[in-house]
Parts: sequence; C-alpha cells; structure tokens
Amino acid sequence: MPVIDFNDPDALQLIGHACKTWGAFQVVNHGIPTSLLDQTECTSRDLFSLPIEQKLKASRSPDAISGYGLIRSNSFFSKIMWSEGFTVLGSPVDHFRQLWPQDYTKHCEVIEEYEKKMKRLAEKLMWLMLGSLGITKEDIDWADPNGYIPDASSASQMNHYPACPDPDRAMGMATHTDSSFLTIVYQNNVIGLQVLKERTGWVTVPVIPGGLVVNIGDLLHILSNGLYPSVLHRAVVNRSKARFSVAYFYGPPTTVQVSPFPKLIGPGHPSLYRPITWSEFLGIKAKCFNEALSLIKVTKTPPIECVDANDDSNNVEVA
Ligand SMILES: C=C1C[C@]23C[C@@]1(O)CC[C@H]2[C@@]12CCC[C@@](C)(C(=O)O1)[C@H]2[C@@H]3C(=O)O
Ligand SMILES: O=C(O)CCC(=O)C(=O)O
Ligand SMILES: [Fe+2]
Repeated sequence: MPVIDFNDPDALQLIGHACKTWGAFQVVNHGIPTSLLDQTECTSRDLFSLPIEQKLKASRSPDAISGYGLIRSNSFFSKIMWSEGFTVLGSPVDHFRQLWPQDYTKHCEVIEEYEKKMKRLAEKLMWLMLGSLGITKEDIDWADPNGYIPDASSASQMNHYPACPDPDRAMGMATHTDSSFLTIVYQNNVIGLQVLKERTGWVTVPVIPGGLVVNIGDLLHILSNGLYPSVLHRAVVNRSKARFSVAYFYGPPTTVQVSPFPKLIGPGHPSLYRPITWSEFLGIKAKCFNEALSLIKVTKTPPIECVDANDDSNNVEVA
C-alpha cells in the first residue's frame, strides 16, 4: 500500500494515484503529534480494561450511535467477532463520566484534542483528494472560501481486539467499507488491518512508525462517480497480542446531498449514483450493509471482477 509523505511536493498526484488504485494509503509527516496518538491509545486501553459492568454503564443504546458495544455490522456475518468498540459522536463527556466518575476530565481532554487535530488533517486530505480530481474549493458550496467546512460531520471509533485462542475461527472486524468521505485509522504496533486489492486479494497493512492509514469511504466513491472506489477492509485477530485501533470518520454536513460531481460527468461518463445525505446512506447501510452502494446506483454497469465481500474466510491473504 502506498506510503505518502505529506511534505512531498508531489503529494497531490501520489494521493490521486493511491485513491484510484488502492482506495487507501498511509500518510507520514501528517502533523499529528506522536504524543497525542500515544495518549489516545492510553485512553482506549484504560477504557477497555475497565470491568465489564463499568463498560456496560456506557452502552450504546439501540437507536444511538455513541457508546460502548459490539460493532453493528458484525451481525451480518457468521464468524465470531473477537472485538469490542466504543464510538464517540460529539462530546464524549456524558459517557466518560459514567465510565470514570472521578477522572473523566483528562480522558475527555485527550479525545477532544485528538478530534480537533484529526478534523484539520481530514480537511487537508479531503482537499488533496478533491484537487486530484480537478475539484476546487470554489466548486464545493458547503465549504467557505478558505476551504473550511464549518459543519463537517465526524465520529470516532475505538476498537479493541484481544489476543484470540483460535484466530482462524474468529474475525476482529468483518469486511466492510466505511460510509464516510474518508477515514483516518491509527493502529498500535500490532498488524491486523487488511485491505482488498483488486486482482491481488487481501493485503495486510504494515505498521509503520508515525503512519496513519487513510481509507476512501462510500461518500467519496459517490462524489467521484466511482473513480475513487471505497476500499473493502477488515481486521483479523492473532493468538498472542491485543490490538487497538482508532478510526476517525469524516464527511460533509449531515444535511448535504452528495452526488457525482458535475465536472466528472459527461458523454460516456453517466452519473452512476443518486444524490444522498450521509444520514440517509447510514440508514440504508444499517439494513443492507455492503449492498448499500449498489442500491443507490442509477446506471447499471457490468462488474469488472466479482469479489464476494461477505466471504470472511481468513485464507486468502497476500502479504
Ligand atoms: C459515522 C459512522 C461510521 C460507522 C457508523 C458511524 O455512525 C459510527 C461507527 C462507524 C462504524 C465503525 C465500524 C465499521 C462500520 C461499518 C460500523 O458498523 O460502524 C462503521 C460505520 C460506517 O462507516 O458506516
Ligand atoms: O481495526 C482496524 O484497523 C480497522 C478499523 C475499522 O475499519 C473501522 O473502525 O471502521
Ligand atoms: Fe472501517
């Protein structure tokens, strides 16, 4: 998977190429301090090491997004999902007060700082990705002239995959695409994230010091009219080491209708998707999961290569 230095003068072209061919890349020299990533990992470790009764006090309620629980999408798969998660949407304070009645403030400060810095990085990445498609700040009416997106939506997902006695019979996180515009993933120094590369198979994403993984999500897939396909990915578990990851999902304001960008449509390039908001798309995904993109497709195109996204077998890995 491409590793892109944010300070590389060719970053725009490199990002464009990575988006087209992999749907993902790693970024280094991104400006997020290592100390902040370490602190975020510490908060995540503290959270998941709490007694289960304590964690359940901050359980995600059935119709809510934030809180402690299993990943919803796991219910679409038959394998045992060897993981637990905690989703943050907006301020973590209410849930963190339930988890750590005495010292929730320090954990809130870490997560708030992490979200602030991630939002800035996500915005920069988004403009590079759009720039590589020939889309400028003036083209996007939900951004201000400086490229700032006042009401951008985001959520963070902390994941914990304990060491697993029988890794072949389990999966950490089932195969999925993210519904966001883009997702920035921090992984601790244990491998486990895999991406599906067309005509190659599953590729394990190496852990590189200071590296953050960037995934193309479904909303950028739609906006780019399929030129930048959202990447199928999953997390596998291992026998000896616990793994932690934190994913930051970034997208446009919830009320914005995302549709294939007019500049990318023309003779021979019909618009492939109908306009949709992130919230509506999440609703479709909650019911139909990996079929969501094809359900909002308006023009049928023959599949290039058939990949069974619901095949959660472990034995197709390519290093
Ligand atoms: C903004 C979001 C993306 C997400 C759904 C959510 O509301 C918060 C959790 C996210 C997550 C994390 C694990 C994989 C995933 C598919 C899931 O089930 O919950 C993603 C969702 C998504 O990208 O659609
Ligand atoms: O654990 C990982 O590396 C992947 C996490 C992920 O894909 C997600 O939270 O959406
Ligand atoms: Fe993901």
